[in-house]
Amino acid sequence: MDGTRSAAPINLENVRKQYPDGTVAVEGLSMDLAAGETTVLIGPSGCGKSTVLRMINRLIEPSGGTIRIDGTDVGRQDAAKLRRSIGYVIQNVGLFPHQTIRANVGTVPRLVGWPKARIRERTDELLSLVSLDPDRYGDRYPHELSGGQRQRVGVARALAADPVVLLMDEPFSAVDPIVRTRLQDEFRRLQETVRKTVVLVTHDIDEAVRLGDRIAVLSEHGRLQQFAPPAELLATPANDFVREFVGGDRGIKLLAVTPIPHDRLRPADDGTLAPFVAADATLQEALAVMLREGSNRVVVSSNGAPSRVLTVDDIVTELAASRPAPSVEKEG
Ligand SMILES: Nc1ncnc2c1ncn2[C@@H]1O[C@H](COP(=O)(O)OP(=O)(O)OP(=O)(O)O)[C@@H](O)[C@H]1O
Repeated sequence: MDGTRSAAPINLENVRKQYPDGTVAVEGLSMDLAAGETTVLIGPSGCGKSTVLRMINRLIEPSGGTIRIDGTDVGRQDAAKLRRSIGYVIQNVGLFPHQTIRANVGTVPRLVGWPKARIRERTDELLSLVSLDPDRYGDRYPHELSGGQRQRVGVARALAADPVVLLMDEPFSAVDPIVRTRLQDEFRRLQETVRKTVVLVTHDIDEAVRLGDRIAVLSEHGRLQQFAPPAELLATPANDFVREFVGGDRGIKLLAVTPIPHDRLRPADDGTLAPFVAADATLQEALAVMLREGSNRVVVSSNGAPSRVLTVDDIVTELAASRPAPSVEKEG
């Protein structure tokens, strides 16, 4: 990690954690996390998700195996320095209550000795990036913000010193469902801009599907059951454990991550009367429009090119066709 890259790959090799009381939380986990991608760790309570996350920034030391960031063994680095190069967001944020929002966001840049003007510039830039007006909120204290706003500050603080890795442990679970969805949408937009290597822990499959470039499903003792992009996980669960975990409505979830198959649609004739959907809509969004408008078809608008028609039958066909081979399959 030379500080010049904005994101770095993470490699876990046969990582193991046994706590002093004998509990084996993680038993030989190996996986490669691509730079600039969001990897979601999901699995039942107690399967070792948080333990994995906290071994990456060495809040917990592994009992065996190797964790590398950008090829460098984290165990060989100075722990404090390592932690400053890794953003960490937790549920309920843990903001310093007696410091202003700006001071909270500027914590790591201050620690690493940035000049005051640069810290101010960076904190204001980040507050804007997480949709908080710095002039309005910068001088407030954490208790003067809503839960969702505090969570945004937590994300801004984690990104402040431009870390190569961002670890997020149930970052959006302490807020109500509406705020949560909004924060998830904001996070997606933010990640498109900053493109960090994000490792996010959740127990919510819908959140995993919405946010993950790849999802790692873990079972007890941190056993990797499947590691795949959301569409693949939903279309072809590797085994019964994953199938049960993603739920009986995985077909509906799959709609949410499947784009409209433009090439396979019929052109609309001039007389086609149906509601419009945007070209970049998902099948779920298209279906929602059909249900709302009481129509069995929609016209897909397409920047200049001739419009096409998407029908309910097309959606059924598309779902039936999405059966890619699983990329990692392990016995349950
Ligand atoms: N400090 C500790 N000492 C002993 N056992 C621990 C310690 N921390 C966690 N454990 C145990 O290790 C296992 C994995 O815990 P961990 O918190 O990593 O799971 P998790 O998947 O993040 O769970 P949750 O979804 O409930 O937060 C659990 O059995 C837990 O009880």
